[in-house]
Amino acid sequence: MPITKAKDLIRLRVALVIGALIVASFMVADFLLLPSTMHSLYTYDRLFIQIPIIFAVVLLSFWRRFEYYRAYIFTALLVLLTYSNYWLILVCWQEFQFAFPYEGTILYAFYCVFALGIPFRFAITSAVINIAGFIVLMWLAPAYGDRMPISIGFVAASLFTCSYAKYRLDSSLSLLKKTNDRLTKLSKFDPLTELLNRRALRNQSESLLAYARRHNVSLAVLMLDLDDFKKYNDKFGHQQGDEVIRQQASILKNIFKRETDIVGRYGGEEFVVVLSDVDDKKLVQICENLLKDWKEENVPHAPGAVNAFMSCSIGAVMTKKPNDITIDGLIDIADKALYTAKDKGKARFEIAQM
Ligand SMILES: Nc1nc2c(ncn2[C@@H]2O[C@H](COP(=O)(O)OP(=O)(O)OP(=O)(O)O)[C@@H](O)[C@H]2O)c(=O)[nH]1
Repeated sequence: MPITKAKDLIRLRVALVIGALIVASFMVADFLLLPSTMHSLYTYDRLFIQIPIIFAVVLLSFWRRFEYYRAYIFTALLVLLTYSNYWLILVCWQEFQFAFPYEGTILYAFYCVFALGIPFRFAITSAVINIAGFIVLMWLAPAYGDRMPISIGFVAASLFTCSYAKYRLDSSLSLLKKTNDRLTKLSKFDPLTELLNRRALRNQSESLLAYARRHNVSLAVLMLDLDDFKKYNDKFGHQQGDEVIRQQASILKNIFKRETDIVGRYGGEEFVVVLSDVDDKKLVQICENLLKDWKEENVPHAPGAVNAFMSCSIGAVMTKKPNDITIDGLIDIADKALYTAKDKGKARFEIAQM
């Protein structure tokens, strides 16, 4: 289970226990208010209905599927707590002509909606159920006399206000999450190609290096650079050049599909790929495939370019001893190999020996 989820569950259990303690602490004040003949009825409601319901939810929070049913469970908790209070109001009125206070209804709603985090649509559903129940209760037990209409209005307005406040909170949180996701995406991905940007590429490569060291598997770095791209830009314009950069990204995305493959845009028309667990033969095959894919694209190049069609050059390196090298070291070697490939006439690959 992710740490944040585990922490969230612990916080929820603490909130539930605090809720049970609040219910228990209210008993002291309520005993002072209630005639002694009603103490046993009241104690029964609190100790044998409300507090056990709360602890049942604490136990349910250890259930494997709790996360999935969480909103339903908390909504049921809210309705059960409220209706057990209604039952107390009803019996207090019918048997003792005593008007037990209804304010608990509002406290339970605020506790479940905000402390336990019931989502808006569950909050509004429980508000409707609880308001309807309160109206029926007032019909069965008109305990508040002339104050009945204002009591119903107060309960209805409070529960709707609570739900509306939750709606506002949920909308703000969802907007915040969307903005956060967008910012994370912007900070990690290159907008033109949607590949990793240089910084994210570096961070993820460090993690892959750590993985390769732990599992003692090989690590390879490839550096790719489009050939005579300046000529292409000069002839066809910057926008068309962007299209070619996107095409290179799409070739890379098609070839490097393993979950562990790291592909990023290193700079202008330069790309870096970091792979784990590849051997010499596989590395050669990958480089050949990259060159072949560009050939198959048949993108006419600018006059004076080394090839009639767009191509790229590749510098690559592979180490079987990832303990002895850093990512920067590997990129440096791949970069030198790339320049050798360019010097030898471009549209080719060069694998550096380690
Ligand atoms: N369209 C476009 N061009 C870019 C982008 N980033 C860098 N460039 C261009 O890429 C070109 C790179 O040129 P050079 O570094 O001289 O390399 P080259 O012409 O490809 O020559 P070789 O690398 O030797 O094959 C420059 O003209 C840059 O302006 C980009 O995001 N979009």
